[in-house]
Amino acid sequence: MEGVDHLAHERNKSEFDVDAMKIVWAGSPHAFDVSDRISKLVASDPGFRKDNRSTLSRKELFKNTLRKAAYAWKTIVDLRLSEEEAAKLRFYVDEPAFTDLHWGMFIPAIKGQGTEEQQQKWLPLAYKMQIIGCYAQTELGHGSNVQGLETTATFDSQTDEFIIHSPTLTSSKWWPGGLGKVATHAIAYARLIVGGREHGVHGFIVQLRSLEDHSPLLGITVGDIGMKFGNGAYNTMDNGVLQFDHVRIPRNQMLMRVSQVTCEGKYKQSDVPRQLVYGTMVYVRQTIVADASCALSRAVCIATRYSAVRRQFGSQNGGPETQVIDYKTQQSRLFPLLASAYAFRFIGEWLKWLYADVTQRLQANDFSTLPEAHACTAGLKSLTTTATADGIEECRKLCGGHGYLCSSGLPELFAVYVPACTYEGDNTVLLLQVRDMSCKVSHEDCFSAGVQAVQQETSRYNSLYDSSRAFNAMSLRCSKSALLEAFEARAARMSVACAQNLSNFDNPEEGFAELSADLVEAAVAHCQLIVVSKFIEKLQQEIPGKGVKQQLEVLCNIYALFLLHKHQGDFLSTGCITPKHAALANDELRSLYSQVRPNAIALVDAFNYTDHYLGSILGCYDGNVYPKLYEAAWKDPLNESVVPDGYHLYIRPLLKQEIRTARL
Ligand SMILES: CCCCC/C=C\C/C=C\C/C=C\C/C=C\C/C=C\CC/C=C/C(=O)SCCNC(=O)CCNC(=O)[C@H](O)C(C)(C)COP(=O)(O)OP(=O)(O)OC[C@H]1O[C@@H](n2cnc3c(N)ncnc32)[C@H](O)[C@@H]1OP(=O)(O)O
Ligand SMILES: Cc1cc2nc3c(=O)[nH]c(=O)nc-3n(C[C@H](O)[C@H](O)[C@H](O)COP(=O)(O)OP(=O)(O)OC[C@H]3O[C@@H](n4cnc5c(N)ncnc54)[C@H](O)[C@@H]3O)c2cc1C
Repeated sequence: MEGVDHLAHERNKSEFDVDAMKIVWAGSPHAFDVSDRISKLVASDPGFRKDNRSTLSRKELFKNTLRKAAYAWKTIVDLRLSEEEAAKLRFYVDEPAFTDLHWGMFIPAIKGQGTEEQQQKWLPLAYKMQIIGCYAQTELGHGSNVQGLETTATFDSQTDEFIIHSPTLTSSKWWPGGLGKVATHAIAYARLIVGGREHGVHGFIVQLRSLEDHSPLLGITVGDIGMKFGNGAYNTMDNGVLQFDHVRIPRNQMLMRVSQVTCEGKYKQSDVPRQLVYGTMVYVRQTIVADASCALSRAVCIATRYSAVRRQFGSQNGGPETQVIDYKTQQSRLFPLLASAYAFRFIGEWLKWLYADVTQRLQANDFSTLPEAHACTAGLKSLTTTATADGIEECRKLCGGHGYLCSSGLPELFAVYVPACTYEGDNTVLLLQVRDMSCKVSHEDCFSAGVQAVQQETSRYNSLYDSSRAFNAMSLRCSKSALLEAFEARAARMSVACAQNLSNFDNPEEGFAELSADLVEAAVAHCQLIVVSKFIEKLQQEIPGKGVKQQLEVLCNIYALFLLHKHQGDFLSTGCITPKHAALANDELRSLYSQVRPNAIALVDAFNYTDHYLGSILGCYDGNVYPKLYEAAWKDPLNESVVPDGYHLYIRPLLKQEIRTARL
C-alpha cells in the first residue's frame, strides 16, 4: 500500500508538539532549518545514493566514495554553501571519507598548533582543497602511548631542514584515514631530535605525494592497510601505512606554536603547555560525543518504528496480534536507549560550549581550563561511544531476525560506528585520564596532601550521602535534586574509595596500575553524573512547545533511573541508596515507560531523519515494512539469475553423485 502511513495511528497518539521538539533536538530554529534543507537536498540527489554499498567490491566502493566526495565538493562550491551547511552535507552524505580527516583533523591541527605565519601559508590551500591532508600519529607499534612513538625528526642545521625517518618496522605510520590513497600532505607526529637531544613528540607538515601526478615523493612508501570490519561500512576510508626514509622538510614545517627550533638549532619552549600538541584530539573527541547522539538516535528510530509495526502473539478472537513495542521487556530495552539519545544530544551541546570556551581562552593564552576540557572530552567520549555501540547492537536485537539483514541498516551502522570506541583514544585508556575530574581525589592529591584530603572529601560527601537518604519514590518523581545527589554521592564515594586504597601503596604509580579497574569504574560514575546533571540543567531552561518539556522530563528520569537500576550495586555498596530505594526506582521506571509509550513514534520523528539518511527498510517513515523487504530481497544480485552461477560445477555434481569425477 504505497503512500499509506502505516504509523499514522501511532503519530495521532502523541501528546506533544513534535515540530517544537524537532527544534529542541536540532539546537535552534536556525540549526533546524539548515539541517532540514540539507538533508532533503542530499536525499533527493541520486548522486548521493548509498543503498548499494554492501554489494560493491572494495575497489568499486572506494572509487564511488571518491566520486561522491568530488560531487559533494562541487555541490558545496556550486551552491555556495556556508561552512555550517557544508558540514551538514558531509553528515547527511553519510559515508566515512578522507575529507573527514582533512576538515576534521588536518585543518584543526594547523589552526591549533601552527603559528600565525604557518596558518597563513597552509590554511588557504587546505580550505580550497588544493592540498589534502591527513593526521598521521598512530604507528604499527604504538597508538595509545603517544610518547612511545618511534618516528624521528632530526634537525639538520646545515640545511635548515628536518629529516623525517622511520627507524623500525613498528615505527611505520599505521591507521591514519585518508593516508592510504588520497592525502597529499600529513601532519606527521615524530620525536624531535635537535643537536643530539630528544624533545618529545611534535607535529610536522610533510608532503607525501606529488601535486602533479599523485606519485609518492622520494623516500615515502605509502599504501592502504586493507579491509576492515564489515562490508561497506568503514571500508570507504583509506586507512594507510606510511614509511619515511630520511625525508627532508624545511624547518618551518614543524608546527611551532608550542615550541620552536631556531635556525641555529636551539630548542625553545614557549609558555604554551606541551599538552597543546594533543589539542586536535580534544577537538575531535568533542565532535565524537556530538556524533554519538546521531548514531544512537538513528538506531533507536529504526528499532522504535519497527517495534510499532511488528506484531507477535496475543491475538484475541482473531484480532490483531500485540505490537512488540507494547511488551514491557521491549520497552525496558528500547526506551532507556531513546532517553540516552536525548541525553547525549544535550551533553554534546554542553561539550561544544565548553570547547568553544577553552578555545577562546587558549587564544588569549589562558590555559587554566585545558585539564578540565581534556578530562571531560576524554571521559565523555568514552562513555557515549561505548553506550552507543552497545545500543546499536541492542537495537539490532530488538528488531529480531530482520535486524540482521543489511537492508535494516543496523549491521552497517554498527560496523561503521564501533571503531569510535577505539579511535581518538581507546575508551579504557581515556577513562584513565578522567582522574582530574574525579572530585580532585587523584593519586597525586592523596600523596601530596596526605590522607587529610581524603578525609575532607569523605566528610563532604557524607553530608551528600545523608541527603540522598531522603530520596523516596515521591522525591524521585518530583525532585531532580534527590536523584542528582544520589549520583553525586555515588561518584564521590567511588573516588574516595579509590583514593583511600591508593594511599595504601608506597609507590603511587604502582597503586594507580593495581587499582586501574576501580579507577575506570569511578570515572564512568563521574561521567554519568555529568550527563545526568546537564540533562537536568537543560530542563531548567525555558523550553517552548506544548508538552515538550514534560516529555523531556520523562526521558531525563528514565535515563537517570535506568542507570541507577543498572548500577544499583555501586549505589547500594557505597550506601547512596537502600534496597528499598532501588525497588522504588524500578517501579518508577515501569510507570515512566508507560508514559513514553504513546509518544514513542513522535519522539523519534523529532530527529527529523529522512529515509535516505536512515538507510533502513525497518525504520522507513511510513512503516510499510513488509512489501519493501520483499521487493529488496528480489533486487539482491544473487537473485539476478534463478539458477545460480556454479550450479553446473558444484551443485549438480553433488546431486548426481558425480562429485569424485568433477573438477573442483
Ligand atoms: C566534501 C566536503 C565536506 C566538507 C566537510 C566539512 C566538514 C567536515 C568536518 C569535520 C568532520 C568532523 C569530525 C570528524 C573527524 C574525525 C573523526 C573520524 C574519524 C576518526 C579518525 C581517528 C583519528 C585518530 O584516532 S588520531 C589518533 C588518536 N590517538 C589517541 O587518541 C591516542 C590516545 N593517547 C593519548 O591521548 C595520550 O597519549 C594519553 C593516553 C592521554 C597519555 O598521554 P601522555 O603524554 O603519556 O601523557 P600523560 O603522562 O598520561 O599525561 C601528561 C599530562 O597531560 C595531560 N593530557 C594528556 N592528554 C591531554 C590532552 N589531550 N589535552 C590536555 N592535557 C592532556 C594528562 O592528563 C597529564 O596531566 P597531569 O600531568 O596533570 O596528570
Ligand atoms: C577506524 C580507525 C581509524 C583511525 N584513524 C586514525 C587516524 O586518522 N590517525 C591516527 O593517527 N590514528 C588513527 N587510528 C588509530 C587509533 O587512534 C588507535 O588505534 C587508538 O588510539 C588505540 O590505540 P592502539 O591501537 O595502540 O590500541 P592499544 O593501546 O594497543 O590497545 C589494545 C588494548 O590495550 C589496552 N591498553 C592500552 N594501554 C593501556 C593502559 N595504559 N592501561 C590499560 N589498558 C591499556 C586497551 O584498553 C586495549 O584493550 C584509527 C583507528 C581506527 C580503528
